[in-house]
Amino acid sequence: MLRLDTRFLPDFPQAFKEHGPLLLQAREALLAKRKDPQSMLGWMDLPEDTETLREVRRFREANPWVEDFVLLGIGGSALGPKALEAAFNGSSVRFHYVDHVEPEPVLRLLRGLDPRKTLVNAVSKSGATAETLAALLVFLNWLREHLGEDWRRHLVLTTDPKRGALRALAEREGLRAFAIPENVGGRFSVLSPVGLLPLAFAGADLEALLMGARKANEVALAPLEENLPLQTALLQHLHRHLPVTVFMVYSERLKYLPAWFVQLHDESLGKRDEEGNRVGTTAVPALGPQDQHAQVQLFREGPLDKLIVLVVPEGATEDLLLPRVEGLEGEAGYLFGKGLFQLLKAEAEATYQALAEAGQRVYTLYLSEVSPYAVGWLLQHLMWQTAFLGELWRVNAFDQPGVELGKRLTFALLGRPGYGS
Ligand SMILES: O=P(O)(O)OC[C@H]1O[C@H](O)[C@H](O)[C@@H](O)[C@@H]1O
Repeated sequence: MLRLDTRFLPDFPQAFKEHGPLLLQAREALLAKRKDPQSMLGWMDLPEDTETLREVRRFREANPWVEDFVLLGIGGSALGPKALEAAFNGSSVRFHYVDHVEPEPVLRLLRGLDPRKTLVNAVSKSGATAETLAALLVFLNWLREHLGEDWRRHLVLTTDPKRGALRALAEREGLRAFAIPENVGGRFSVLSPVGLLPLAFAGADLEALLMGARKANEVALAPLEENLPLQTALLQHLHRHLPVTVFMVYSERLKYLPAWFVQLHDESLGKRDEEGNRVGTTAVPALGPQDQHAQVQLFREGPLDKLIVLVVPEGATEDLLLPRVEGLEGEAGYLFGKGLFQLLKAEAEATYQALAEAGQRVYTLYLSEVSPYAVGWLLQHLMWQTAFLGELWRVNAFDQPGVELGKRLTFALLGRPGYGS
Protein backbone atom coordinates (compact mmCIF):
# COMPACT_ATOMS: atom_id res chain seq x y z
CA MET A 1 0.00 0.00 0.00
CA LEU A 2 1.06 3.53 -0.78
CA ARG A 3 -0.64 6.50 0.88
CA LEU A 4 -0.16 10.24 0.43
CA ASP A 5 -0.30 12.66 3.36
CA THR A 6 -0.48 16.38 2.54
CA ARG A 7 -1.79 17.55 5.91
CA PHE A 8 0.68 20.45 6.07
CA LEU A 9 -0.21 21.69 2.58
CA PRO A 10 -3.79 22.76 3.24
CA ASP A 11 -4.01 24.51 -0.13
CA PHE A 12 -3.35 21.28 -2.02
CA PRO A 13 -6.84 19.66 -2.27
CA GLN A 14 -8.25 22.82 -3.87
CA ALA A 15 -5.27 23.11 -6.23
CA PHE A 16 -5.74 19.46 -7.22
CA LYS A 17 -9.34 20.16 -8.15
CA GLU A 18 -8.41 23.23 -10.14
CA HIS A 19 -5.64 21.47 -12.02
CA GLY A 20 -7.79 18.42 -12.86
CA PRO A 21 -8.17 19.26 -16.55
CA LEU A 22 -4.44 19.99 -16.96
CA LEU A 23 -3.52 16.70 -15.30
CA LEU A 24 -5.92 14.65 -17.38
CA GLN A 25 -4.58 16.31 -20.49
CA ALA A 26 -1.02 15.45 -19.47
CA ARG A 27 -1.99 11.81 -18.93
CA GLU A 28 -3.81 11.67 -22.24
CA ALA A 29 -0.82 13.14 -24.08
CA LEU A 30 1.50 10.60 -22.44
CA LEU A 31 -0.72 7.61 -23.17
CA ALA A 32 -1.23 8.72 -26.78
CA LYS A 33 2.53 8.22 -27.27
CA ARG A 34 2.23 4.58 -26.30
CA LYS A 35 1.35 3.64 -29.87
CA ASP A 36 4.68 5.02 -31.10
CA PRO A 37 7.40 2.33 -30.76
CA GLN A 38 10.02 5.09 -30.49
CA SER A 39 8.33 6.55 -27.43
CA MET A 40 10.32 4.61 -24.77
CA LEU A 41 7.22 3.81 -22.74
CA GLY A 42 7.95 0.08 -22.51
CA TRP A 43 8.46 0.43 -18.73
CA MET A 44 4.67 0.53 -18.39
CA ASP A 45 4.45 -3.05 -19.67
CA LEU A 46 7.30 -4.61 -17.69
CA PRO A 47 5.16 -5.59 -14.66
CA GLU A 48 3.06 -7.82 -16.96
CA ASP A 49 6.03 -9.65 -18.47
CA THR A 50 5.69 -13.07 -16.84
CA GLU A 51 7.73 -14.77 -19.58
CA THR A 52 10.89 -12.86 -18.61
CA LEU A 53 10.19 -13.65 -14.98
CA ARG A 54 10.11 -17.37 -15.83
CA GLU A 55 13.33 -17.15 -17.85
CA VAL A 56 15.14 -15.35 -15.06
CA ARG A 57 13.97 -17.93 -12.52
CA ARG A 58 15.06 -20.82 -14.73
CA PHE A 59 18.49 -19.26 -15.09
CA ARG A 60 18.80 -18.84 -11.34
CA GLU A 61 17.81 -22.49 -10.75
CA ALA A 62 20.29 -23.71 -13.37
CA ASN A 63 23.13 -21.93 -11.52
CA PRO A 64 22.97 -22.97 -7.88
CA TRP A 65 26.76 -22.74 -7.51
CA VAL A 66 26.85 -18.91 -7.42
CA GLU A 67 28.21 -17.44 -4.18
CA ASP A 68 29.31 -14.02 -5.47
CA PHE A 69 27.37 -11.97 -8.00
CA VAL A 70 29.31 -9.13 -9.63
CA LEU A 71 27.24 -6.55 -11.47
CA LEU A 72 29.12 -4.42 -14.00
CA GLY A 73 26.97 -1.45 -14.95
CA ILE A 74 26.38 2.20 -14.17
CA GLY A 75 23.48 4.66 -13.85
CA GLY A 76 20.20 3.00 -14.77
CA SER A 77 22.00 -0.30 -15.17
CA ALA A 78 23.10 -0.42 -11.52
CA LEU A 79 21.11 1.91 -9.26
CA GLY A 80 17.84 -0.05 -9.35
CA PRO A 81 19.30 -3.51 -8.70
CA LYS A 82 21.52 -2.06 -5.97
CA ALA A 83 18.55 -0.44 -4.20
CA LEU A 84 16.34 -3.52 -4.37
CA GLU A 85 19.01 -6.09 -3.56
CA ALA A 86 20.06 -4.11 -0.47
CA ALA A 87 16.42 -4.18 0.67
CA PHE A 88 15.48 -7.77 -0.13
CA ASN A 89 18.56 -9.97 -0.22
CA GLY A 90 17.43 -13.01 1.70
CA SER A 91 20.04 -15.35 0.26
CA SER A 92 23.66 -16.05 1.11
CA VAL A 93 24.81 -14.72 -2.29
CA ARG A 94 27.12 -11.72 -1.90
CA PHE A 95 26.67 -8.83 -4.32
CA HIS A 96 29.34 -6.52 -5.65
CA TYR A 97 28.82 -3.51 -7.93
CA VAL A 98 31.44 -2.18 -10.27
CA ASP A 99 29.78 1.11 -11.17
CA HIS A 100 32.97 3.13 -11.15
CA VAL A 101 36.44 3.08 -12.68
CA GLU A 102 38.67 3.37 -9.64
CA PRO A 103 41.38 0.74 -9.90
CA GLU A 104 41.99 0.07 -6.19
CA PRO A 105 38.47 -1.17 -5.31
CA VAL A 106 38.37 -3.25 -8.50
CA LEU A 107 41.68 -4.89 -7.58
CA ARG A 108 40.56 -5.46 -3.99
CA LEU A 109 37.38 -7.11 -5.26
CA LEU A 110 39.24 -9.35 -7.71
CA ARG A 111 41.69 -10.44 -5.02
CA GLY A 112 38.85 -11.47 -2.72
CA LEU A 113 36.76 -13.44 -5.23
CA ASP A 114 36.85 -17.13 -6.10
CA PRO A 115 36.25 -17.19 -9.87
CA ARG A 116 34.75 -20.72 -9.68
CA LYS A 117 31.94 -19.39 -7.44
CA THR A 118 31.49 -16.02 -9.17
CA LEU A 119 28.87 -14.98 -11.69
CA VAL A 120 29.60 -11.74 -13.56
CA ASN A 121 26.61 -9.86 -14.98
CA ALA A 122 27.53 -7.07 -17.40
CA VAL A 123 24.57 -4.73 -17.84
CA SER A 124 24.33 -2.02 -20.46
CA LYS A 125 21.40 -0.99 -22.62
CA SER A 126 23.57 0.72 -25.21
CA GLY A 127 26.54 -1.59 -24.92
CA ALA A 128 28.66 1.52 -25.37
CA THR A 129 29.21 2.86 -21.86
CA ALA A 130 32.94 3.33 -21.26
CA GLU A 131 32.88 2.47 -17.53
CA THR A 132 30.98 -0.76 -18.11
CA LEU A 133 33.08 -1.80 -21.10
CA ALA A 134 36.27 -1.17 -19.09
CA ALA A 135 34.97 -3.35 -16.24
CA LEU A 136 33.95 -6.03 -18.74
CA LEU A 137 37.46 -6.13 -20.23
CA VAL A 138 38.91 -6.65 -16.76
CA PHE A 139 36.45 -9.33 -15.64
CA LEU A 140 36.30 -11.20 -18.94
CA ASN A 141 40.06 -11.48 -18.95
CA TRP A 142 40.09 -12.55 -15.28
CA LEU A 143 37.50 -15.28 -15.91
CA ARG A 144 39.41 -16.57 -18.96
CA GLU A 145 42.70 -16.65 -17.10
CA HIS A 146 41.29 -18.59 -14.18
CA LEU A 147 38.68 -20.82 -15.76
CA GLY A 148 39.84 -21.53 -19.30
CA GLU A 149 37.00 -22.67 -21.54
CA ASP A 150 34.53 -22.69 -18.64
CA TRP A 151 34.55 -18.84 -18.46
CA ARG A 152 31.38 -18.57 -20.56
CA ARG A 153 29.26 -20.10 -17.81
CA HIS A 154 30.38 -17.31 -15.47
CA LEU A 155 29.43 -14.34 -17.60
CA VAL A 156 25.85 -13.31 -18.34
CA LEU A 157 24.92 -10.17 -20.23
CA THR A 158 21.88 -7.91 -19.98
CA THR A 159 21.54 -5.60 -22.96
CA ASP A 160 19.57 -4.43 -25.99
CA PRO A 161 17.82 -7.28 -27.84
CA LYS A 162 19.61 -6.54 -31.12
CA ARG A 163 22.15 -3.76 -30.99
CA GLY A 164 25.45 -2.91 -29.34
CA ALA A 165 28.79 -4.44 -28.40
CA LEU A 166 27.38 -6.67 -25.63
CA ARG A 167 24.80 -8.25 -27.93
CA ALA A 168 27.50 -8.84 -30.56
CA LEU A 169 29.79 -10.40 -27.93
CA ALA A 170 27.00 -12.69 -26.75
CA GLU A 171 26.36 -13.89 -30.29
CA ARG A 172 30.01 -14.39 -31.15
CA GLU A 173 30.86 -16.27 -27.97
CA GLY A 174 27.53 -18.03 -27.41
CA LEU A 175 26.97 -16.27 -24.08
CA ARG A 176 23.66 -16.13 -22.24
CA ALA A 177 22.17 -12.66 -22.73
CA PHE A 178 18.96 -11.25 -21.33
CA ALA A 179 17.16 -8.51 -23.23
CA ILE A 180 16.25 -4.99 -22.10
CA PRO A 181 13.30 -4.20 -24.40
CA GLU A 182 14.19 -1.65 -27.06
CA ASN A 183 11.60 0.81 -25.78
CA VAL A 184 12.86 0.77 -22.16
CA GLY A 185 15.53 3.30 -21.17
CA GLY A 186 18.13 2.68 -18.44
CA ARG A 187 16.57 4.62 -15.58
CA PHE A 188 13.18 3.01 -16.28
CA SER A 189 14.59 -0.53 -16.53
CA VAL A 190 14.65 -1.75 -12.94
CA LEU A 191 11.76 -4.18 -13.50
CA SER A 192 13.35 -5.64 -16.66
CA PRO A 193 16.10 -8.31 -16.39
CA VAL A 194 18.35 -5.42 -15.25
CA GLY A 195 16.78 -5.76 -11.80
CA LEU A 196 15.06 -9.13 -11.99
CA LEU A 197 18.17 -11.20 -12.69
CA PRO A 198 20.23 -10.04 -9.70
CA LEU A 199 17.12 -10.13 -7.51
CA ALA A 200 16.45 -13.75 -8.50
CA PHE A 201 19.93 -14.56 -7.14
CA ALA A 202 19.13 -12.51 -4.04
CA GLY A 203 16.11 -14.72 -3.44
CA ALA A 204 13.69 -11.77 -3.52
CA ASP A 205 9.97 -12.24 -4.10
CA LEU A 206 9.84 -11.11 -7.73
CA GLU A 207 6.18 -11.97 -8.17
CA ALA A 208 5.22 -9.62 -5.31
CA LEU A 209 7.49 -6.88 -6.66
CA LEU A 210 5.80 -7.02 -10.07
CA MET A 211 2.36 -7.30 -8.49
CA GLY A 212 3.03 -4.03 -6.63
CA ALA A 213 4.12 -2.40 -9.89
CA ARG A 214 0.93 -3.62 -11.59
CA LYS A 215 -1.02 -1.93 -8.80
CA ALA A 216 0.83 1.32 -9.52
CA ASN A 217 -0.17 0.99 -13.18
CA GLU A 218 -3.79 0.50 -12.17
CA VAL A 219 -3.71 3.58 -9.93
CA ALA A 220 -2.01 5.68 -12.63
CA LEU A 221 -4.86 4.89 -15.01
CA ALA A 222 -7.58 5.42 -12.36
CA PRO A 223 -9.87 8.46 -12.21
CA LEU A 224 -8.38 11.67 -10.92
CA GLU A 225 -9.55 11.41 -7.28
CA GLU A 226 -7.84 8.02 -6.79
CA ASN A 227 -4.84 8.85 -8.93
CA LEU A 228 -1.75 8.99 -6.74
CA PRO A 229 0.95 9.72 -9.36
CA LEU A 230 -1.09 12.59 -10.80
CA GLN A 231 -1.33 13.97 -7.27
CA THR A 232 2.38 13.73 -6.52
CA ALA A 233 3.24 15.02 -10.02
CA LEU A 234 1.06 18.04 -9.29
CA LEU A 235 2.78 18.55 -5.93
CA GLN A 236 6.12 18.64 -7.75
CA HIS A 237 4.66 20.85 -10.47
CA LEU A 238 3.19 23.39 -8.04
CA HIS A 239 6.59 23.68 -6.35
CA ARG A 240 8.67 23.90 -9.53
CA HIS A 241 9.74 27.42 -8.53
CA LEU A 242 11.63 25.83 -5.61
CA PRO A 243 14.97 24.62 -6.97
CA VAL A 244 15.35 21.62 -4.67
CA THR A 245 13.23 18.53 -4.09
CA VAL A 246 14.47 16.44 -1.18
CA PHE A 247 13.73 12.69 -1.25
CA MET A 248 14.15 11.46 2.33
CA VAL A 249 13.56 7.79 3.02
CA TYR A 250 13.05 6.46 6.55
CA SER A 251 14.39 2.97 5.97
CA GLU A 252 17.88 1.56 6.28
CA ARG A 253 16.89 -1.25 3.91
CA LEU A 254 15.98 1.36 1.30
CA LYS A 255 19.15 3.39 1.77
CA TYR A 256 20.08 3.22 -1.92
CA LEU A 257 16.60 4.13 -3.14
CA PRO A 258 17.24 7.92 -3.05
CA ALA A 259 20.16 7.50 -5.48
CA TRP A 260 17.88 5.62 -7.90
CA PHE A 261 15.28 8.38 -7.58
CA VAL A 262 17.85 11.12 -8.13
CA GLN A 263 18.79 9.68 -11.52
CA LEU A 264 15.15 9.13 -12.46
CA HIS A 265 14.12 12.67 -11.56
CA ASP A 266 17.19 14.69 -12.49
CA GLU A 267 18.13 12.98 -15.75
CA SER A 268 14.52 12.78 -16.96
CA LEU A 269 13.43 16.30 -16.14
CA GLY A 270 16.50 18.54 -15.99
CA LYS A 271 16.72 19.79 -19.55
CA ARG A 272 15.58 22.34 -22.11
CA ASP A 273 11.85 22.47 -22.75
CA GLU A 274 10.20 22.86 -26.15
CA GLU A 275 10.95 26.61 -26.13
CA GLY A 276 14.54 26.17 -25.07
CA ASN A 277 14.00 27.21 -21.43
CA ARG A 278 16.05 25.40 -18.80
CA VAL A 279 13.70 23.43 -16.53
CA GLY A 280 13.98 20.93 -13.72
CA THR A 281 14.41 20.75 -9.98
CA THR A 282 17.38 19.20 -8.22
CA ALA A 283 16.58 16.04 -6.29
CA VAL A 284 18.61 15.75 -3.10
CA PRO A 285 18.91 12.29 -1.52
CA ALA A 286 18.41 11.95 2.23
CA LEU A 287 18.04 9.12 4.71
CA GLY A 288 16.17 9.06 7.99
CA PRO A 289 17.11 9.08 10.77
CA GLN A 290 20.79 9.52 9.80
CA ASP A 291 20.25 12.83 8.03
CA GLN A 292 18.35 14.24 11.00
CA HIS A 293 21.86 14.45 12.39
CA ALA A 294 23.36 15.89 9.21
CA GLN A 295 20.97 17.65 6.83
CA VAL A 296 17.80 18.43 8.79
CA GLN A 297 19.32 21.53 10.41
CA LEU A 298 19.58 23.04 6.91
CA PHE A 299 16.19 21.66 5.88
CA ARG A 300 14.61 23.45 8.86
CA GLU A 301 16.45 26.74 9.09
CA GLY A 302 18.18 27.09 5.74
CA PRO A 303 16.61 28.72 2.70
CA LEU A 304 12.94 28.07 1.91
CA ASP A 305 13.96 26.74 -1.48
CA LYS A 306 12.83 23.13 -1.07
CA LEU A 307 9.97 20.75 -1.48
CA ILE A 308 10.65 17.93 0.97
CA VAL A 309 9.25 14.46 0.38
CA LEU A 310 9.38 11.94 3.21
CA VAL A 311 8.96 8.24 2.42
CA VAL A 312 7.97 6.44 5.59
CA PRO A 313 6.98 2.82 6.32
CA GLU A 314 3.81 2.52 8.39
CA GLY A 315 4.57 -0.91 9.76
CA ALA A 316 7.57 -3.13 10.46
CA THR A 317 7.77 -6.71 9.19
CA GLU A 318 9.40 -7.53 12.52
CA ASP A 319 10.00 -5.22 15.50
CA LEU A 320 12.74 -5.36 18.11
CA LEU A 321 11.79 -4.57 21.68
CA LEU A 322 14.20 -2.38 23.63
CA PRO A 323 15.13 -4.04 26.92
CA ARG A 324 15.31 -2.44 30.32
CA VAL A 325 18.92 -1.96 31.41
CA GLU A 326 19.71 -1.09 35.00
CA GLY A 327 21.67 2.11 35.48
CA LEU A 328 20.41 3.69 32.24
CA GLU A 329 16.94 4.68 33.52
CA GLY A 330 17.89 8.36 33.59
CA GLU A 331 18.78 8.91 29.95
CA ALA A 332 17.25 5.88 28.25
CA GLY A 333 14.32 4.96 30.52
CA TYR A 334 11.76 6.38 28.12
CA LEU A 335 12.94 3.84 25.54
CA PHE A 336 12.53 0.76 27.77
CA GLY A 337 9.83 -1.53 26.43
CA LYS A 338 9.35 0.42 23.21
CA GLY A 339 9.95 -1.12 19.77
CA LEU A 340 12.83 0.10 17.58
CA PHE A 341 10.27 0.65 14.86
CA GLN A 342 8.20 2.77 17.23
CA LEU A 343 11.24 5.02 17.58
CA LEU A 344 11.73 5.16 13.81
CA LYS A 345 8.10 6.15 13.24
CA ALA A 346 8.16 8.73 15.99
CA GLU A 347 11.29 10.30 14.50
CA ALA A 348 9.76 10.44 11.02
CA GLU A 349 6.60 12.03 12.39
CA ALA A 350 8.58 14.50 14.49
CA THR A 351 10.70 15.51 11.49
CA TYR A 352 7.54 15.93 9.40
CA GLN A 353 6.01 18.25 12.00
CA ALA A 354 9.24 20.15 12.66
CA LEU A 355 9.81 20.84 8.96
CA ALA A 356 6.24 22.03 8.47
CA GLU A 357 6.50 24.20 11.56
CA ALA A 358 9.60 25.85 10.07
CA GLY A 359 7.61 26.88 7.02
CA GLN A 360 9.07 24.29 4.66
CA ARG A 361 6.85 22.69 2.05
CA VAL A 362 6.68 18.99 2.91
CA TYR A 363 4.54 15.94 2.26
CA THR A 364 4.79 12.25 3.17
CA LEU A 365 4.36 9.09 1.14
CA TYR A 366 3.59 6.20 3.46
CA LEU A 367 4.52 2.65 2.50
CA SER A 368 2.48 -0.01 4.31
CA GLU A 369 5.83 -1.71 5.01
CA VAL A 370 9.17 -2.29 3.33
CA SER A 371 7.99 -5.29 1.31
CA PRO A 372 8.62 -6.22 -2.35
CA TYR A 373 4.95 -5.48 -3.08
CA ALA A 374 4.97 -1.99 -1.55
CA VAL A 375 8.38 -1.11 -2.98
CA GLY A 376 7.43 -2.41 -6.46
CA TRP A 377 4.43 -0.11 -6.23
CA LEU A 378 6.58 2.82 -5.10
CA LEU A 379 9.14 2.42 -7.90
CA GLN A 380 6.51 2.23 -10.62
CA HIS A 381 4.61 5.12 -8.98
CA LEU A 382 7.72 7.29 -9.18
CA MET A 383 8.21 6.37 -12.84
CA TRP A 384 4.63 7.48 -13.57
CA GLN A 385 5.17 10.68 -11.60
CA THR A 386 8.28 11.43 -13.67
CA ALA A 387 6.55 10.68 -16.97
CA PHE A 388 3.59 12.92 -16.03
CA LEU A 389 6.01 15.69 -15.06
CA GLY A 390 7.69 15.36 -18.45
CA GLU A 391 4.35 16.22 -20.03
CA LEU A 392 3.66 19.08 -17.61
CA TRP A 393 7.10 20.57 -18.11
CA ARG A 394 7.15 19.90 -21.87
CA VAL A 395 10.39 17.96 -21.88
CA ASN A 396 11.20 14.52 -23.23
CA ALA A 397 11.59 12.57 -19.99
CA PHE A 398 13.21 9.66 -21.80
CA ASP A 399 16.35 11.07 -23.38
CA GLN A 400 19.56 12.53 -21.92
CA PRO A 401 21.18 14.77 -24.55
CA GLY A 402 23.07 16.64 -21.83
CA VAL A 403 25.43 13.76 -21.04
CA GLU A 404 26.61 13.22 -24.61
CA LEU A 405 29.26 15.94 -24.77
CA GLY A 406 31.04 14.56 -21.69
CA LYS A 407 31.15 11.13 -23.33
CA ARG A 408 32.51 12.50 -26.59
CA LEU A 409 35.22 14.46 -24.77
CA THR A 410 36.23 11.34 -22.81
CA PHE A 411 36.50 9.40 -26.07
CA ALA A 412 38.62 12.18 -27.57
CA LEU A 413 40.96 12.22 -24.54
CA LEU A 414 41.44 8.45 -24.83
CA GLY A 415 41.96 8.58 -28.60
CA ARG A 416 38.88 6.61 -29.67
CA PRO A 417 38.89 6.63 -33.50
CA GLY A 418 36.56 9.27 -34.92
CA TYR A 419 36.69 11.44 -31.77
CA GLY A 420 40.16 12.99 -32.04
CA SER A 421 40.79 16.64 -32.73
O1 LIG B 1 22.86 1.01 -19.74
P1 LIG B 1 23.87 1.87 -20.41
O2 LIG B 1 23.58 2.04 -21.88
O3 LIG B 1 25.26 1.36 -20.18
O4 LIG B 1 23.79 3.31 -19.79
C1 LIG B 1 24.16 3.60 -18.48
C2 LIG B 1 23.85 5.05 -18.13
O5 LIG B 1 24.73 5.91 -18.81
C3 LIG B 1 24.31 6.94 -19.67
O6 LIG B 1 25.32 7.89 -19.80
C4 LIG B 1 22.99 7.60 -19.34
O7 LIG B 1 23.16 8.96 -18.97
C5 LIG B 1 22.19 6.89 -18.27
O8 LIG B 1 20.84 7.19 -18.48
C6 LIG B 1 22.39 5.39 -18.34
O9 LIG B 1 21.59 4.76 -17.36
